[in-house]
Parts: sequence; C-alpha cells; structure tokens
Amino acid sequence: MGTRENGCAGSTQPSAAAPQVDKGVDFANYFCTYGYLYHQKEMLSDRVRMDAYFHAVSRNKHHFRDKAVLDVGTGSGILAIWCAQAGARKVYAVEATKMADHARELVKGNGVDDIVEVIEGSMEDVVLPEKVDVIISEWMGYFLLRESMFDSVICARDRWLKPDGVMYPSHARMWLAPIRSGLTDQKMDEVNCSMNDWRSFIEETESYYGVNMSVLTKAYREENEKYFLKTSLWCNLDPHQIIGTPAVIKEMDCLQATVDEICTVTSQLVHPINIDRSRISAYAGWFDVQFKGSEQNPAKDEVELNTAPDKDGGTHWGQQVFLVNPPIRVNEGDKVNVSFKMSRAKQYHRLMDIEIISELELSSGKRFPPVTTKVAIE
Ligand SMILES: C[S@@+](CC[C@H](N)C(=O)[O-])C[C@H]1O[C@@H](n2cnc3c(N)ncnc32)[C@H](O)[C@@H]1O
Repeated sequence: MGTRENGCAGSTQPSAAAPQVDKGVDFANYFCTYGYLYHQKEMLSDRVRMDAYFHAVSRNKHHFRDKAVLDVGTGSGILAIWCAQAGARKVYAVEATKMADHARELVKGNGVDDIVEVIEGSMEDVVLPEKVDVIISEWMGYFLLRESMFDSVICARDRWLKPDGVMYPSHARMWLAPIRSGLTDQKMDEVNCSMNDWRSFIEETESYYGVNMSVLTKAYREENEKYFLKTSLWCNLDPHQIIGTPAVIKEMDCLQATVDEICTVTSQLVHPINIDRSRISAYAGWFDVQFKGSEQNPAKDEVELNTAPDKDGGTHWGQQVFLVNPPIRVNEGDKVNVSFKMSRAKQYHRLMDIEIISELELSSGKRFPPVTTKVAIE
C-alpha cells in the first residue's frame, strides 16, 4: 500500500496495464446511466446486495465508530448514510455523476449532513484532507470485474487508506461452473432463423432491384453468430442447471489486489461432472465478496454477498452465461479440464473478452481434443 503504481491519475509510474481513457467517451458509455435515479433504484431494490452491505456495516460498528470513511462511487449515498449511522466521525462520499446532487439531498434529508460530505468528481481526481480508516464501495460489475470500477477503488486505497485501514468488502472471488441449458439450442435456432430470413432478402433484392447480395452472406452469418452465440447472456439460473463442481477462478484480498492482476485473469480449473447423460451447453460465471475486515482489524460478524445460482431468486448481477456450441456430451464421473482467460476488450477497457478451452476427460481416462469457446461480455 501507499504506492501509486496502479494507474491513478498523477501516478509517477503508470501501470502498463492501465488504459488511457478518454473521459468524455467514458462518461457517455459508462457513467451516464448512473446519473439516473431509476438505475440507482434498481441497485437499491436488490435485497441480497442491500442486506449484505447493511449487515456488514451495522454489525461491525467498531470499524466505523469515530472513524473517517471514504465511499468510492456513493451513487444515491446509501452506504455513506449507513456508515454515518454506524457512528463514523466523517464520511467522504465521492460520486462522478450528477447523482451527487441527489446524494447530498438524501444525506441532508436523513440528518447526517454534518458527517457525510458528498464530493462530485472522479475518484482519481479527488483530493481529501486526511487519510481514512475505512474504504467502502460497491464496485462489482457482472462477473465481478466488468465495468473495471475496482481500478478506481485500488487507486483510492493506495492514496487514501491508512496503513491499518479496512476495505468493505475485504475479499472477492470469481467462480465458474459447467451448466445445462436450452439456451444454446434456442440461440442456434435464432441464428438459423435469421439466416433463412437473409436468404429471402437476397432473393427479393435481386429480383426487385437487380443486385445480388450473396457475397455478404458470410459476414452476415458472422455478425449473427457474434450476437446470438458469442456474447454472454445474463441469467438467474436454477442451481439444478449446474452439472459439474464449481471452481474458483480468482480470489482477491482487496487490501493487496493490483490493477495489473485484474487486467488479465487466467486460471486452470477442473470440473468433475456429477450428472449422468447430460451436456455442457454453457459455462456460468458469478462472484461473491466477503466483509471480513483485515488481519489486524477483523470483523466481529463476517458477512458474505453471494451471486451464485439460487433457487430463491437472485441478484441484479445474475450470472453470466457463456454458450458452448456445439454442446459437449458428458456423464457422471467424467471431468472437464478448463483453461480460462479473461482480458479487457481492446476497444473499451470496461468490457471483457473470455476464452474457455475445455478438454473432456472420461472416467476411463480417455481425453478428447480441446474445444475453444470465445465470448464477449458486453
Ligand atoms: C454500482 S454503483 C453503487 C452506488 C452506491 N454506492 C450503492 O451502493 O448503491 C457505483 C457508483 O460509482 C460511481 N463511480 C464509478 N466509478 C467512479 C469513479 N472513478 N469516481 C467516482 N464515482 C464513480 C458510479 O457513477 C455509480 O454511481
């Protein structure tokens, strides 16, 4: 901690992985939606998310009492208000969008404006008058890292967290599991349907207007396959759809994590299959985060926020589903060896590209040639 090696503005040694982002483009593509109350309301209505943060703060008041807190990306101000209610001496609530005005109103309306100071600005540019004891932030995107907001939290931590400070959440994990789903067949049907429509379109265009469009057929198919099959899907899955043991792709201690290590995430996984006569038609990715405090300053009551498939519903994050086409036939006792890689999309650092190489190993020990699945998280 204390170094500025993670791509913060003003860093003396910017990380090679830290992107040079045009702020205007970033605002148009990313921040603008957070400026709307309807979007904040979606997050505020996610009971699993809300309960986790609320319990983490209210059951660990010793971390907050008389302390200085920084809320990175305060949005409506909800986390900052809870920190004040838990006894914080001062809460710096930083928000990049005009939602800061609403946050200020909400803070005042709830009588904690003597404690919570809402600062409109990008975390990377904000200067605080002191270092803080706690950094709280809800920075998680789909499959944990989409949105790349954790970069801003790392930047804040390296600049503003005291050496014995605590992160809320303190730890995070990414998970992957093979699943069965009708979605792969459904999306393949949609590609076929779209190609049938394209063929009629070609015939009509040639007969009415004398131009043969068929040289574009390959490009049209590729475009459709990218849209229907090679872009991840948002789902809240039923746990019964998981057909192999989930595996942890990555674990992070939020006090230690660096931007370099999250720019590209690679992992070798093994998923034992535990359902007979099934098909891996996709992989599902999700995350969990823990509020455990730190070694020096542990939580009294540890809380977890889990976005795994859940029969009682789920969260607004759901799971990201990566279709495997064609599906892989499996039986109980087989296992699938996976090489996983997630990197940031070249055109925009807040989106992700996924590569999953699956090698099926039968219970007899026979191995099949690896199959590669490439999917974008958009
Ligand atoms: C997922 S929302 C969470 C909002 C609120 N903390 C909550 O839990 O309901 C993330 C918020 O962080 C803000 N944000 C993201 N990156 C930021 C940055 N670098 N500086 C300031 N605000 C940022 C976004 O505009 C958005 O309002």
